[in-house]
Amino acid sequence: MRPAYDDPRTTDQPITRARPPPRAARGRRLGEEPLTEHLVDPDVPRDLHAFIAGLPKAELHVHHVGSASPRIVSELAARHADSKVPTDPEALVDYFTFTDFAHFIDVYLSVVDLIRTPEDVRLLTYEVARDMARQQVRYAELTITPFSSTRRGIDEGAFMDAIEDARKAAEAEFGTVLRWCFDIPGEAGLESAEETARLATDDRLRPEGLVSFGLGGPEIGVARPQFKPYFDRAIAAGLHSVPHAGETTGPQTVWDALIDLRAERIGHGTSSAQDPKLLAHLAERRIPLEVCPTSNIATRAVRTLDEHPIKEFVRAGVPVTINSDDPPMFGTDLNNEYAVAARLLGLDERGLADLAKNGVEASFLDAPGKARIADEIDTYTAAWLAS
Ligand SMILES: O=C(O)c1cccc(C(=O)CC[C@H]2O[C@@H](n3cnc4c(=O)[nH]cnc43)[C@H](O)[C@@H]2O)c1
Ligand SMILES: [Zn+2]
Repeated sequence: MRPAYDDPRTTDQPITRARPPPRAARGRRLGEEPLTEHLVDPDVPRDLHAFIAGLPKAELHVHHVGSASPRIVSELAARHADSKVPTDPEALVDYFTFTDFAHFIDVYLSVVDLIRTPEDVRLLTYEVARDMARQQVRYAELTITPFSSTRRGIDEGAFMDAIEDARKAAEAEFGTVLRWCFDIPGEAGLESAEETARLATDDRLRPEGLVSFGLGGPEIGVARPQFKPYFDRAIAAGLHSVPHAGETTGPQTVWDALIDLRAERIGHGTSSAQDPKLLAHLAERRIPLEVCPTSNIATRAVRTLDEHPIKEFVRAGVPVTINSDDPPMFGTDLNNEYAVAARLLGLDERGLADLAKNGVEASFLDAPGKARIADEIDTYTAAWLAS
């Protein structure tokens, strides 16, 4: 599968706050919101793309290393010339074309291998926040896998300092609030679970921005229940539980995540659609799914976007949030995921605003923080519809 994109991003593009453009500007290129210009879905009216580009948003499911843009990847690949990762952004398009989920993880880990120093960590985190701010992302819970970095020799304290330094700089300079989810790379075994739980719960190390605890990587052969003791520790330390489940395996994995890992949100949860009782449970308990449509196609978890079960989730009353997962690797970004959702669900501006508010509501922000972004979404939408 070939994600069709080129990357027009540069570091010097300005970041502007959401303001509906004048009606005359709609339907043509919006110079200051260029991120989705290369991703315009012809089945979604250009007006709606422009609305999405300015809509304030929260992102709840997006990976740290998986958010490295071609510009960041090529900069890191040039710094570490022994890597097999291409330095040419054009060649990265081929490199980020996956045959299946296992291939995706192989490629993902080759990019992880490029993050070798605390300065690499800081650069990546800060630049990811810049890309988010350009898409009017006000708040993001970024999934970080500290085990992958510490086992590659980055000092744990220096790692925490690097992400925190970038978080504070990003909030001050871009206005985007970042929070962390530390995830266990499940396939790396219980050693990785122990290390992730330690890094997440040790008061001397635990970063201020940490809000949740996750579980990522392949699901096949990586049963969720074995991670229960580590989630119990994280939850006891005040962290929220947000494992991936039902991305590449069936609905039983989602049940396991709910029962054993006490999941408060489910990463993907795609196969929940195969189990009506599970859908009813998610709807009744108001457990949100972190839906990432393009990711599911890129990793071949779902065959085509038209077969994506997002509609069934909405029909069943399950809270749905829209996310980008590993955006440059999947040739997408959050704005494009909203456009995909608009097409699959037949949403207009009000529907998109509600979807954005779902993301805010399902976040681990405090009540005033949620109210602030929700108000901003309402104000933006009202101004757009009135103009
Ligand atoms: O770091 C290692 O040494 C290592 C050794 C063995 C296995 C692993 C992993 O499985 C790392 C998986 C890695 O993938 C991240 N990720 C990004 N996108 C997704 C996704 O859509 N579904 C599941 N995992 C994803 C995850 O956060 C882990 O960091 C590592
Ligand atoms: Zn993910």
